[in-house]
Amino acid sequence: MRNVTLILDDGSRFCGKSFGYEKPVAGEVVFNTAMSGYPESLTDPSYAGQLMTLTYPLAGNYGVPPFTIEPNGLPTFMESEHIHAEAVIVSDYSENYSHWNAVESLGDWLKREQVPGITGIDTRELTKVLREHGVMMGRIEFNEESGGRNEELRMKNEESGRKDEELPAAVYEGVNYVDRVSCKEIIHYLPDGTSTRSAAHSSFLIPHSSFKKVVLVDCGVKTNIIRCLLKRDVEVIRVPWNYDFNGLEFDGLFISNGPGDPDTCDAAVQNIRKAMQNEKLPIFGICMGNQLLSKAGGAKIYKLKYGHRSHNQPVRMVGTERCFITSQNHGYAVDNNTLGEDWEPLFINMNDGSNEGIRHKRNPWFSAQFHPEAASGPTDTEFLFDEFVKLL
Ligand SMILES: NC(=O)CC[C@H](N)C(=O)O
Repeated sequence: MRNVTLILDDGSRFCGKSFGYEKPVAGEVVFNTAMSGYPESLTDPSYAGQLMTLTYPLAGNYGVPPFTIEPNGLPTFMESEHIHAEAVIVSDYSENYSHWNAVESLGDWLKREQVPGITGIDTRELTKVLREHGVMMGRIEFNEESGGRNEELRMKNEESGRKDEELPAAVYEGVNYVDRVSCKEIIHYLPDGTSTRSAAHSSFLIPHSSFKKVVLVDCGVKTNIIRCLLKRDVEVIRVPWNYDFNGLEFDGLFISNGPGDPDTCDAAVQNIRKAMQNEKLPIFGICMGNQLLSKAGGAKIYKLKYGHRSHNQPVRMVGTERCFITSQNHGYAVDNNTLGEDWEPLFINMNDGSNEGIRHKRNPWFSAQFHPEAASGPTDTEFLFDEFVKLL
């Protein structure tokens, strides 16, 4: 195993061993305290641009499921078509794996998808640094001496004339990652398990059917959101993040999760504002969707010190004593104090009091900062999809 060093922007260095693809990367270093779910988290498009530290010490022990694709084009077990995190950082990588549904090791998957993985890192120490300082940019460098370098990378670099260890630019804030991960065409999914695709610039016609139709603004949607809608017998019209869907005929609007800074997504906010001219149109947003709906309602977003990334974030439904354990992955939050007078917080995080969702006081518009679709788990708040579908 080749020696690698993780270097944070404050100069801290962590030495480990490579178990994935060998290429230098840079990104925002974040930590996720979930105890399982690396196949789902790594393929969650919201991790684009980030180096994902897993605080649970053991990783890889249950392998990776097969990358099978359903007839409608959605992966059966993953949250998107490929890994979106720039790299994964673990304490103790397990080469041996055992699970009824595993077909390969985490290391082999990372190599196939050309994503670095490093093990042997003191992830407790690293997390303490990030917790005290806040998330920071970091980079992974491959040490020269140990040989065994990835032949494919070397040849590719030689061909492109790129220096072997040249690092990608280390910027995260202000980059529109949503544009990188959103679909480029309109995809129409039917509850019967089929789908059709059309170019986003074509005049898109929705065939007549008896199902309710939901326009899904794809900011980097997780597959399980689409599954959660389809299994409730609605048609899903998935459109690129900046597509003006307002000319289409549909019964409800869904705004998805997505990577990066919500302040880079103004085109989506403008389209949501236009849709709000119809006060009866049901609107539901998740994560980035909560942030964009809040912005459309006039609220402001701020960056959290180290974000919420875990499976056990407690939230309280405002005005009740109902609390839920939720799955989360976000680095920005809606400023409750900037919600317009027509809006109110719907959920509050019980650890830090930050906003976890909003609702409009009269119109059928609401959103959650956490993940009610939660792949992987917990599924306690999936009922929010039922609430949305009832409104259609
Ligand atoms: N999962 C998401 O949609 C994340 C939203 C946004 N990129 C954030 O980090 O806050």
